[in-house]
Amino acid sequence: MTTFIADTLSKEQNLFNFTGNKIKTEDKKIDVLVKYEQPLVVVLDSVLDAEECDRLIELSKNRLERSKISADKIVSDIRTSSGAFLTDVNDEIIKRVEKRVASIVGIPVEHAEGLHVINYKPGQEYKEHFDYFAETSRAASNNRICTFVLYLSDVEDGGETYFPKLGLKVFPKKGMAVYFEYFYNDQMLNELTLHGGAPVVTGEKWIATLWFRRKKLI
Ligand SMILES: O=C(O)CCC(=O)C(=O)O
Ligand SMILES: [Fe+2]
Repeated sequence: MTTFIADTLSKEQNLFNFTGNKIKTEDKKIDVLVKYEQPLVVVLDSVLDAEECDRLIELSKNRLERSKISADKIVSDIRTSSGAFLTDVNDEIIKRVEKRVASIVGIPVEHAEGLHVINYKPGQEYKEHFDYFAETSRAASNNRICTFVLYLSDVEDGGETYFPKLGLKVFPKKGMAVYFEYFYNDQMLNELTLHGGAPVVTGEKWIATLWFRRKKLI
């Protein structure tokens, strides 16, 4: 019994390296509201200001396309939102946001896929899934290791990011973010990061996601 407890408590390394309730980046003071230790899930407030949120929505509005899933880019009812990658947009605010997120996560921005803005209308959702690629996938040779979801809007009702295996729900609030990691040796820990975006009931949901890879992409 003692051994069992010792085993379950033994810690693996997290990527996120902050303790305490504040993170100071070059240009912003961010509040840590919630920390689930392992797998690491943190809820952060004041990551973006309203102007930055509005700008990211503005830049995406005319480029939205029906979201796809997996490395093979398939349209599926698992994910009914619309999205836009902002990789080829040259904008100061995008650069600033990517840099800020990278400094919170502690991984150089070259490991990140470009910001991906997603819009959910009432009834739209992203059913539970893992963000990392299956080992059999080509993309798994440089797999994702963590996810940073920025909430660009409030949602009147619904649209929470939920982690069914942790019994955790994060309700969207403009400027807030949820960050989680799945770069553990113990695959059981990675699997606990199963998550989804619940259907929006009333209003609209806008998020921007940044996924980080194990190795640099550029
Ligand atoms: O919509 C959400 O709250 C979650 C989004 C998500 O899981 C993703 O972009 O990978
Ligand atoms: Fe996801």
